[in-house]
Amino acid sequence: MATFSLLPGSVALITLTNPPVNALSAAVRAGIVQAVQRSVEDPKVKSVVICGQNGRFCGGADIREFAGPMSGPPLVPLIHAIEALDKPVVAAIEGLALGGGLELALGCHYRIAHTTALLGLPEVTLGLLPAAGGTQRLPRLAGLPAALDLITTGRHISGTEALELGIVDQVTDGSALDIALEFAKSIVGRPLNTRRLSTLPCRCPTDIDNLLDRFMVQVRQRARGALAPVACVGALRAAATLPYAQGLRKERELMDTLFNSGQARALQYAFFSQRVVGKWTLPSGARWDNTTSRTISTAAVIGLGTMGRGIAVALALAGMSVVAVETQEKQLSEARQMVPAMLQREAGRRGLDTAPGVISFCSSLQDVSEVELVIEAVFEDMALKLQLFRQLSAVCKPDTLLCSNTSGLDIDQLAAATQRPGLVVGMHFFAPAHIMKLLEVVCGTRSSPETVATVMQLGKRMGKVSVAVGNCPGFVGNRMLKPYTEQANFLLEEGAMPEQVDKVLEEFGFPMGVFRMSDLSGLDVGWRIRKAAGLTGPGVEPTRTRQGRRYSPLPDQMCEAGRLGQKTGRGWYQYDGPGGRVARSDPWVQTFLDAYRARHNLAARVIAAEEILERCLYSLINEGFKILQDGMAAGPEDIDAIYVFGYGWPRHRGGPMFHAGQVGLARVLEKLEHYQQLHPDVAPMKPSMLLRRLVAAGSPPIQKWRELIHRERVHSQL
Ligand SMILES: C[C@H](O)[C@H](C)C(=O)SCCNC(=O)CCNC(=O)[C@H](O)C(C)(C)COP(=O)([O-])OP(=O)([O-])OC[C@H]1O[C@@H](n2cnc3c(N)ncnc32)[C@H](O)[C@@H]1OP(=O)([O-])[O-]
Repeated sequence: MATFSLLPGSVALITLTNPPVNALSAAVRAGIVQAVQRSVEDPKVKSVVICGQNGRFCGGADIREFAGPMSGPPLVPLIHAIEALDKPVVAAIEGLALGGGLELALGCHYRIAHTTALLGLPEVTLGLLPAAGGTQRLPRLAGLPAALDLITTGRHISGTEALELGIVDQVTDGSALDIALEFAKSIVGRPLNTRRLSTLPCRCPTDIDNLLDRFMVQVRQRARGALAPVACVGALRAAATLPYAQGLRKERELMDTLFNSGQARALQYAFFSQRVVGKWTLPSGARWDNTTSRTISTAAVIGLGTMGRGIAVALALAGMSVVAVETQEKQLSEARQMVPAMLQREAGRRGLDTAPGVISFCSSLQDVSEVELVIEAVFEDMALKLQLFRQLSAVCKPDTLLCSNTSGLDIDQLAAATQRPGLVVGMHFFAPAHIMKLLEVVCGTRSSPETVATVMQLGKRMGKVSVAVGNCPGFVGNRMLKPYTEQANFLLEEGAMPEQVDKVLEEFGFPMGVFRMSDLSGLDVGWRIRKAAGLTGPGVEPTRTRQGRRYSPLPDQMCEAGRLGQKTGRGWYQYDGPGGRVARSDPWVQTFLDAYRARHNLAARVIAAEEILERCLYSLINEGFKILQDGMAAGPEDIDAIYVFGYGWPRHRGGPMFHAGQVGLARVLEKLEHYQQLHPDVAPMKPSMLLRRLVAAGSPPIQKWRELIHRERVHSQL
């Protein structure tokens, strides 16, 4: 809805009212059309101000409307009508003007914004492009280079930066609406022809083609198969080379290629998934909106290795007072050096002069007795962590929350080592912890709802996408990664090469294939876990089965050969020395694999890219269905948010579970059955019961799975 009010001084005020972000739903668009019409017809109206209710101008088109047939007045002619008015129209931008919201403001003759307002055209993050004239008006106002940057990245800028770019005419730290109302009165009768952006020439540097060609190369590299960024450059090329009307037609054409695309649906699903996971529920029925959380202001981090240092910085950036504890003198002094610089650097990157929180360093656990929350990030060893939890349980105040950054060890076992199992929970960060958005909140069977609520709230304050998951080996992310990496190793046994497998996964959209990722994180990480599990090590025969399941000793033998990845300069690839980053094929690996296959009488065969992709992804997806079946994740959105924000799953493919829905559950099931027949000793290929049930139920849309799974669980059919 949009309200019209005539204010003293002959200013018409049009207010968008559609909480929480005044999105341009059909009703809001209809309201604006009526209000503009009244402004035209009413002779008492001398100028117009458009603003948004609740201090938020407009969050753009209503994304929820994209799923169905579009209705109501279209946005493009609506904005043209505003631009064509012969009475000045001023946009009062408070809070945010994004997407269609900024396009609406670009149709106004003047824009006044609050210094901290968020402005931008983020349509590309939804698999779309600014289709209400944004690709044509923005370069005419801010110039082609700025428009290329803002539209192909979708990044948000502040009111202050928007002023620097010439997108807004004034900024204020006070009320943008009050300024706009006064300004609107002062400009009655001023000529408007130079304020109608669609009539102005595009502001371009001389060598347009060179700029656009160079930009297109960068965008294609960054896009990794995403369609929308490339289409955005196409629309901006039209803005730079065609008259406005033709450019607008081109914008429409390109939008039509994107609007119903699988990628657009995937990105809009990812947008809503990120919000659905915040609405957590526990098997006990406790929920995000019926459980109180504690506000935490003091915390401690135990263990200042790579993860601990990042976690301390992430907490301080959220305004916390942090006690950073490390018993190893060398590691403590290194942390004293590195952490303050990391904190300042990250604060600067977020536009902060100084970090809102503080970090103090010490080597004694006694110094954490007064904090409200402790996160341990010590070496991934159960005995060590159990001992630490016993100590913390004795040292800390009775209501202090004890959290573990373990990436897969049993939270219930840690809780049982304390006098406060209800206050124990997993907080699984991803490296680098102050950058990566994902936080897996691992709920033990005795973690209290208040503890979960408090940690989920803290995750939000840290700017994380926090996902509540159940306590099982590897939790969600790592549990699904296991069959994925196993399949990749099996494919090497059968004839593939690391480069070949990585190429397929990177063409799918992953920033790094499984073998390059393994070299980056270090092959010894998995080796240590496999040794601890008795799967390899002294006295364990390097055969290809373990506990009746197929097992590939390939990565163990790589480690035994000292090839731990980037850290040793040799892994599945070779690097320019230890710590090298650029991966190059290594003939040694070919020889090693040939010898391995000969030793195990394996005949190498040519493996198609399709088989590589299906075996790696479908084994991972199948494990996802088992996780939903076991109740370790509440819905597919949880799994997909984990993979998009923590494991590099390409956002324009929505996530593993969404991808399964797009491919077709029946096809995924058929393929799993096919590969299981070929590899009966590979248990992760055995289709999960839930997948079978969903296919039997006619493969309902993914938005229905969460409710279906819940219903089946209630009727204990799962
Ligand atoms: C023609 C034109 O060219 C094209 C085609 C377009 O215009 S395409 C659209 C372009 N616009 C966007 O890309 C902006 C998308 N939104 C955001 O980036 C953020 O929301 C935000 C604005 C920065 C606020 O963040 P927040 O952290 O304060 O709250 P929130 O939890 O995120 O959001 C609060 C609630 O509002 C819902 N919501 C937010 N923006 C929405 C939108 N544009 N449409 C529908 N719902 C929206 C959101 O799902 C959540 O719902 P629920 O979970 O409570 O039920």
